[in-house]
Amino acid sequence: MSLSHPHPPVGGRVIEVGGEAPYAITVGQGLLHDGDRIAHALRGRHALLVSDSHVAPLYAQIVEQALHAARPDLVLARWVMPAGEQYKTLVQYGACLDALAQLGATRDACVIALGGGVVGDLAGFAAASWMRGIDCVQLPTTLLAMVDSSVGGKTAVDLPQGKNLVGAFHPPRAVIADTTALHTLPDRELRAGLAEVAKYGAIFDRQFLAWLERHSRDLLARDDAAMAEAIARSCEFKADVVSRDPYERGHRALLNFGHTFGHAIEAEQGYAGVGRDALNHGEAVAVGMVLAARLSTLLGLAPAEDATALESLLATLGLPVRLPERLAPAALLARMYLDKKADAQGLRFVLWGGAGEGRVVAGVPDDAVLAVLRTP
Ligand SMILES: NC(=O)c1ccc[n+]([C@@H]2O[C@H](COP(=O)([O-])OP(=O)(O)OC[C@H]3O[C@@H](n4cnc5c(N)ncnc54)[C@H](O)[C@@H]3O)[C@@H](O)[C@H]2O)c1
Ligand SMILES: O=C(O)C(=O)C[C@@H](O)[C@H](O)[C@H](O)COP(=O)(O)O
Ligand SMILES: [Zn+2]
Repeated sequence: MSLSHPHPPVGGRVIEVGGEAPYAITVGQGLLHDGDRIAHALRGRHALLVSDSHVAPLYAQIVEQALHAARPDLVLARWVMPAGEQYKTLVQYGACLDALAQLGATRDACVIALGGGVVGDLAGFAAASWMRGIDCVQLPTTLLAMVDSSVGGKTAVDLPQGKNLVGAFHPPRAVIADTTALHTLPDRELRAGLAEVAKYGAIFDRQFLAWLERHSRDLLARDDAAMAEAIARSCEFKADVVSRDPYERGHRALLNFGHTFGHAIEAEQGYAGVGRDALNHGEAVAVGMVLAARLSTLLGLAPAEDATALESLLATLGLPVRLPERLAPAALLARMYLDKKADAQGLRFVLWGGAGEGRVVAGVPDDAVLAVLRTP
């Protein structure tokens, strides 16, 4: 059953995600005001709006008013977590479950995640586990969440030992991305989202990398047309992969390009990504993609020019491309053994055969990983 809204968004796009539990990603301007569209995805009478301390003051009331107008009978509560990756924890997850209990959320209730990937992952995991699974609607407000985290149903919280170590696959019932929310997004967070956009080009489509190169200035200037195209293309790439491999039994793992390095960086520095001397997720993935491309070259899988070109594109997009000196290579390598792609045979990396050709590679020697981590 498709849940796509009967009316297309004005000036927007709808991308369908297939599979066992299909849903629509709607991208357009002003969608947070569209109470009918959000309410269309709700089945029961209870909903918990989950947001963070930066996003709630900006957008929560808009959503609440729109929903109350569309569904006057809705019992809607708000739960706000502190903003930041360092709060994507079991403690905050527990507090979110407390809010669902307080609301009296029944099995037909819905969690509405309003925010970036941190809110989306944590709220999604609360929805996945409350009464063994209730609905979740994703209202992404960062570029990264619009192009990646709100789509595909990976939900999780971090542990001090590693990223996203506790979670579940739980596809949303709908993804509704209001691109006007990007107007308040800090520049650094916009650039972090562009890292995941570039990832799609790196693993699937070298022409898309060339498009990003040509439009880098427009994207950094938040040009509406360039941004809409980048979001729609990214959602199409992701929808295609997760429709065919929702549980990462195969090629969905390609979406982890740069992440074995990136997650190790995030965990090793302690997750405090914004406002401190540490990388956020998109930035860590940017450094991780450069390292993955260099590792591919070292192993003879890909031309060195492609690694150089990717590094240059990411730098043009204002992203970091070098490992922070304070992070010790041996400590990062040790972190990688808790990566979710590792198995009894050891580490597996997503590398590439050159731009646009992501591939999963097993049996990468520790020495090669350390050599890449030690290269300035
Ligand atoms: N589930 C997945 O498939 C998936 C994919 C990619 C990333 N992730 C996860 O997503 C997280 C990163 O997400 P993120 O980059 O969105 O970070 P985030 O959620 O921390 O948001 C970044 C910052 O921007 C603020 N913010 C959000 N929207 C805003 C807006 N419109 N205006 C002003 N400020 C706003 C937030 O409060 C926060 O301070 C990581 O935990 C990562 O592991 C998950
Ligand atoms: O959707 C996916 O699959 C991804 O790998 C997308 C990644 O950008 C994202 O950061 C994801 O959360 C990483 O997954 P994990 O399984 O390595 O925790
Ligand atoms: Zn990611």
